[in-house]
Amino acid sequence: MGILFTRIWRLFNHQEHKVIIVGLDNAGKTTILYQFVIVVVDSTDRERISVTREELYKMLAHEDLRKAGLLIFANKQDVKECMTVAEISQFLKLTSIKDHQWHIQACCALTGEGLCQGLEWMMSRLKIR
Ligand SMILES: Nc1nc2c(ncn2[C@@H]2O[C@H](COP(=O)(O)OP(=O)(O)OP(=O)(O)O)[C@@H](O)[C@H]2O)c(=O)[nH]1
Repeated sequence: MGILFTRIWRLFNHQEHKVIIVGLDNAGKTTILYQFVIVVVDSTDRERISVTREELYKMLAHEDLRKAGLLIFANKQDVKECMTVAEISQFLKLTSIKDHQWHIQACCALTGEGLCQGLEWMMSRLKIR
């Protein structure tokens, strides 16, 4: 894989922060990236949550992601009538995931609320390994 460019929007103080993974070929970018798989769920999209579930389990079965931690952002929590974290957890059958560490975090990407907590979970996971 060539240069990987991952953008994480943090809108604290209305600033955008970017995470960029760059390195020469064979440096280990993909291996580092595969330590985490971040899934973003649109909490307002009840109709397609089953598609997310299918894709999630296909992805977790992939050999390259065997050791990956799973961070799920339940985004758009600012929208009235959105699915709660509990509902999404149930739809995605998260408690059945035994072979990956996982965490679901409510967030609103527009304001940045919840993003920091999700990233803190990722960091704490690295520390205890
Ligand atoms: N209300 C609300 N809208 C959001 C939130 N996050 C993103 N949006 C809106 O949802 C739409 C899609 O957001 P994007 O960040 O472009 O989503 P994406 O996953 O990159 O979309 P693709 O490029 O189509 O894959 C935009 O209109 C955003 O403004 C949120 O937390 N709350």
